Amino acid sequence: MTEVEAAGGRTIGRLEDRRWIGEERAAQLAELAARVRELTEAVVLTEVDSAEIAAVAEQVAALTARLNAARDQYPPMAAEGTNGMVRQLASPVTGRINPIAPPVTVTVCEGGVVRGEFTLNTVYEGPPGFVHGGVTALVLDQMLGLAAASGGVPGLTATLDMCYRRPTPYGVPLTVEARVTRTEGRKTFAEAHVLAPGGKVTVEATAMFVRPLFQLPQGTGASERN
Ligand SMILES: CCCCCCCCCCCCCCCC(=O)SCCNC(=O)CCNC(=O)[C@H](O)C(C)(C)COP(=O)(O)OP(=O)(O)OC[C@H]1O[C@@H](n2cnc3c(N)ncnc32)[C@H](O)[C@@H]1OP(=O)(O)O
Repeated sequence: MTEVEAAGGRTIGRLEDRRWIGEERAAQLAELAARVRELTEAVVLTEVDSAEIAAVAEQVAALTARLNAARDQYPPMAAEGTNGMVRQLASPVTGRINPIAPPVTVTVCEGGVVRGEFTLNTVYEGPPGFVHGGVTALVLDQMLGLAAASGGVPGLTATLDMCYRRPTPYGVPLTVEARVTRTEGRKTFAEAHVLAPGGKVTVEATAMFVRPLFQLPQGTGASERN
């Protein structure tokens, strides 16, 4: 079986071959994801007795089976948002249909700054009382990548450097800001930070994105490939 056949007639790397869904279905799935986020936190925090836990586990398994009655192999996409970028609805950071995404709400601002607003709950705890550093790295990587895509050359993360200034609190509104600092051919450099309420920077990051050769139009000359 070819890769295309395995993907139900679609190739997975090409956006035009993904399944595209409309606003109404995306909103409905976003509502479902929001309920599952609540469920996830309830699982982490519950103090109900063991018989109740077993009963709920059975019900959740039954709900999963209902959703799996008709399923795709790959996540769907949606048409361009107001910032002109294709929306990966199931992004683990910004995807509102993905229950593991906080999700981060993104705005592309004047001056090339890409701003994200989000709140992390107890599910994302790392050191007791604070957010896991890998989670803030995940958010920063995505925001740096979006800045590269909107203000530089879209690409894959080649390097990501983190600097944790102070612990990031959960349960409060957080802001992340990212911007491109320079581009060199296929490479885009960007910087970003997370702000806690009151404007204190908790984490800073810099990254380099490289546009992979398979993303360049066929026939691109050697001098343009660097
Ligand atoms: C267009 C794609 C879709 C984008 C759509 C946008 C959608 C909207 C945004 C979504 C935002 C998502 C944000 C999350 C982004 C991820 O999570 S990406 C996933 C994590 N990253 C990866 O998996 C990348 C894995 N690595 C690779 O695939 C390849 O190493 C790379 C990065 C594509 C580079 O491969 P390559 O093109 O063969 O690179 P190569 O020709 O060797 O080097 C090119 C240049 O880069 C430099 N370089 C390469 N790697 C490194 C490195 N690690 N350290 C230092 N320098 C390096 C080389 O030295 C060279 O420099 P020059 O000699 O030209 O000065």
